[in-house]
Amino acid sequence: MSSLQAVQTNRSYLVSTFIRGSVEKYEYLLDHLLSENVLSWEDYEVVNLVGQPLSTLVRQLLDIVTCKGETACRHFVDALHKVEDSAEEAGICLQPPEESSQLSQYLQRERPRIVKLIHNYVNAVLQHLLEHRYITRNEIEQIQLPIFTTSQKARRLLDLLRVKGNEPARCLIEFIHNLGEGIVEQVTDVCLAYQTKLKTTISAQSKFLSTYDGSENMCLEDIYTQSVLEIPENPNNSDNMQGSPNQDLLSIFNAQGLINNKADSILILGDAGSGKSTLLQQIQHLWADGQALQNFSFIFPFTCRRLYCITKPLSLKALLFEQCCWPPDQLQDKIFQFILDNPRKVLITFDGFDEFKFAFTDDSRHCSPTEPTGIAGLVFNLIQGNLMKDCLKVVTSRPDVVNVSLRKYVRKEMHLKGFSEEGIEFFMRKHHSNPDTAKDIISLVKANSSLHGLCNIPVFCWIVSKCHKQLINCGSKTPQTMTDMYVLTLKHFLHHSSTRLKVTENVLLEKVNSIKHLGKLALNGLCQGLYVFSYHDVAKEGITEEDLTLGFLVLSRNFSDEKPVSSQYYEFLHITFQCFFAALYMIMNDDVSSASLHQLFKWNRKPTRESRVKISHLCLQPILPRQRKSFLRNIEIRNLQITATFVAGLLSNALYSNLVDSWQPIKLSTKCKIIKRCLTKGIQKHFNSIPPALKDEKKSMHAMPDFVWLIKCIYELQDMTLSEKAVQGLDIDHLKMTYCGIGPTECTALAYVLKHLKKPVGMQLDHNSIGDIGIEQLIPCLHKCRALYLRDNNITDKGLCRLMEHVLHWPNFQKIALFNNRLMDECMNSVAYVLKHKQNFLSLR
Ligand SMILES: Nc1ncnc2c1ncn2[C@@H]1O[C@H](COP(=O)(O)OP(=O)(O)OP(=O)(O)O)[C@@H](O)[C@H]1O
Repeated sequence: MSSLQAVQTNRSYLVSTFIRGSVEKYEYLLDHLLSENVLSWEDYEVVNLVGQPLSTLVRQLLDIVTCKGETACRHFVDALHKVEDSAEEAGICLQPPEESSQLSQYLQRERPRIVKLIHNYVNAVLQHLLEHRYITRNEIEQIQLPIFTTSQKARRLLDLLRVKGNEPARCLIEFIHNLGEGIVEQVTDVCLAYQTKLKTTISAQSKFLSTYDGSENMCLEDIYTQSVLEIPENPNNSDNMQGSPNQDLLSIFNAQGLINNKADSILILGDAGSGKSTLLQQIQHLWADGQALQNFSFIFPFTCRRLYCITKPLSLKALLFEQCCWPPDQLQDKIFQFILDNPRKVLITFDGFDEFKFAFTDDSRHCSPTEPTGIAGLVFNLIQGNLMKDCLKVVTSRPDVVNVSLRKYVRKEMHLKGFSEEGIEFFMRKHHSNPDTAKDIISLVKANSSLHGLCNIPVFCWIVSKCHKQLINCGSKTPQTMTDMYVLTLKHFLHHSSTRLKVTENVLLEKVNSIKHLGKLALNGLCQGLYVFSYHDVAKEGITEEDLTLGFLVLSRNFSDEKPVSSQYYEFLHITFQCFFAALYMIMNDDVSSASLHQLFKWNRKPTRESRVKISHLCLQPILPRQRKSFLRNIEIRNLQITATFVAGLLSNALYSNLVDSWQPIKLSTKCKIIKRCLTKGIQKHFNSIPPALKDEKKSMHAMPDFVWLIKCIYELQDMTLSEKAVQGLDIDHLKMTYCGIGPTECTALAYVLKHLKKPVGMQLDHNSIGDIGIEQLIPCLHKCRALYLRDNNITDKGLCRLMEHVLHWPNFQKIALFNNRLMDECMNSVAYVLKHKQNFLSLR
C-alpha cells in the first residue's frame, strides 16, 4: 500500500488518535513537516490557527498532505514515527552551515530539535536576543503570553526569527552552542525566575558596606579596592610549593594552589578588618550584577553570626530557602531538585567562621538534604561535602579557629593581607571624588610612617579616609597607634552627631554618658560572645536614641530587614569598634577590678569556643564587678587581644591626660601600673621559656604570635622606658618570628621595641606579610640585625632598594635571605652596590 493510500484509509483513526493525544504531540508533528518542507508557511498558518479545535486542525492537515501526493504522505508517515519515537534525543550539538545566508533555513530544518533544546530556556534566549537587539520588548511580551506552553513559546520565537533573517538566527545558534559548552548557564526557566529573585536580593544586600551605611551613600562598586590575596606556601600544594602572592579575587575559584582536589571548601583567612566580609560581598555583587562568576546558577551567602543564632533543627532545603531567598511554594521542589542535581552550579559562602562558636568536628554524618538537623551539623556536613558534594563552599575566618579536622576538608587556602601600597592610594582616590583631597590624604599618610603601616589594614584605611579633616588638623601630632586612630574616629563621630559642639570643646566630656552606655553594651556583649543586640537589649543598657544617632551602633543587616523598630537588631559598625568601646568602659569605670585587668593580659590562655548564647535568649545580664573576672574568660581570644591592645593604647601619655581631663577616673594611674607590669611579666615569661643554647650553637628564641601581640601592646602604650625594659633581659643570638602573622602594623611595633636590643641578633621573619610598607617600618630597628631573613614576605624591588640604601650604614649587618618574594631586575643595582662596598657582608640568599 502506498503512503497516500495508508493516510487516506487511516484518516479517521489518525484524527481520533490526535484528538485523544496532546496538542504538544500535534505541534511536534507540524515541526517535522515544516522541517521537511512538506508544509509551506501558508499551510502551517492554516493548520496551526489559535483557537480552532484540534479535530478541525488535524482534518485540515490531512487534507493538505493528501492533496500534495505520495511523497508528502511518505514524509508524513515518517514524521509520525519520529513523533512516536520518544527515545529520540535532542542532542545539543548543532552543525550549522558555514554559509551565513543559510542560517535561517537551517533553523527551519532543525526546528523539532531546536524547540526541544530551547523550550526550557526561553527566557534566557529572549534576554540574549534582546541584549543583541534582535528582538524588541514588545515582541518578547507577545511570545511570553501566559496562555502558551514553553514549547509553544519556543515555536513562536522561531516563527518570528524566520522573518528576521540570518543574523538573529546566528545569534540563537550561538546561544544553543554556548548552552552545550556550559558557557551560558543551563538554568531552566523555572530556576531562572528564582535566580532573578535571588540576584535581586543579593544585589540589594551587597550594594553597600556596613561601615558606609547611613552616613554616606557609597556603593561597594565605587569603593571596592583589591586586597592582597595570597596562596600560602604549602608542601601539600599540587603545583605551588612556594606560595603565590597577589592573586586576584577570581583566582579563588581557579585550580592554582589546590591542597586537596577532592574537597569542596575554600578557606580564606585574614585578621580583623582585613576585608574578608567585603571580599565575599564583592563576589556576591559581581555575580548578582552579572559581571562575573556566571557559571554559578545560584549563590547562597551566609554569615556565621546569623547562623550561630539558629536554634531549631533545620534541613538543607530550609537553610537555603528560609535563610537566603524563598521560592514560590509550587516551584520549591523543582528548584531544590535542580540544586541537588547540579551542585557544581551552586556556590555557598560562610562569612566569619570564627563567629560560629562550635568546634568543628566530623564525628556525625548527615547526608539527607531534607531531614532537619542542628545548625552546626548542617554547616559542618556541608563543609565536609556529605551534603552537596561538589558544590563549592567559600569559608572566611580569622586565622586561629581553624583546627586540624577542618583542614582535612580544605580544597584551597588563601590569606587576605589587606591593601598594598598602591591599594591604599587607590582606595583614597575612590573614597574622595575631589582629587586634591585624595592627594592631601595620600601625602599625609606617606609622610607618617606609623599611619602608613596602619593603612595596610582596610578598616584603618577607612578610618583615616573618613577622619581626614581631623587628621590634617592634627598638624605634627598625627596618630601613631591604632588606639589613636580609634580615638580620632570617636571624636569625629561625636562632633558630627552634634552640630552644637565646636571642634575645640571637649567632646569626650560632653558625651560621657553615651560612651559609657555603648561601652557597657560592648563589654557585656564581648563577655557573652554577643555581637548582635536586640532593640530591648539596647534599651535595657540605657542606650538612648541620642546614643544611637552617634552612628557606632548600626542596624544589623543580618537580622533586621524591614521589621518595626521594636524588632530591630543592632551591631557595632565593626567588631573592632565593639572592642574599642569595651576598652573605653574598662578604663573609665572605677569598678573594673585589678583582677579583671590581669585577666585581660593573661597571654597564654587557650581560645574558648563554648558559652553559646542564643539570639532568642539575647538578654544581657548586668555584669557585677566581682563577676567580671570570670566573664572576661569567655571573650573570644582575638577580640580579647584587640580589647587589651586598646586598653594599653588608652593609657599612652598622649591619651592619658585627655582621658583624665574628660572623665577623671580615680583608679587610672593604678590601672596603668598594673598593665605595664602585666606586659613586662608577659614578655619575661616568653624569655624564660628560651632553652639554654646547646654547645657550639647560638642561643635562639622562637617567638609565638602572642609575643608579637605583647609587643604591639607595648607600642600602643608609647612608653619608651617600658619598651627598653621589656627587652633588656633578652640575651639571645637569634630571634625567630616565622609564621607570626606579621604585617606592616606589627613591624612598626617590633621596631619600636627591638631597637632597644642590647646586642646584634639574627632576625628571622620568614613567612609573614611584611611587604614594602613593613620594610619601611622595620628600618629603625634593623641596625640591631646581624642577619635578616625575609623569605616569603611579598617584598618587591621598591622595598628592597629602600632597605639596601640603609644597609651600608649598619656595621653589624652581614646576611640577608630573600627567597620567594616578588623581586625582579630593578633591585639588582642596589644589591650589587652593597656587595661591592660593604666589606664585611657575608651572605645574600
Ligand atoms: N576591599 C576593600 N575595599 C574597600 N574597603 C574595604 C575593603 N575591605 C575592607 N574594607 C573596609 O574595611 C571595613 C572592614 O572590612 P571587613 O568587615 O570586610 O573586614 P573583616 O576581615 O571581615 O573583619 P572581621 O574579621 O572583623 O569581621 C569595611 O567595612 C570597609 O570599610
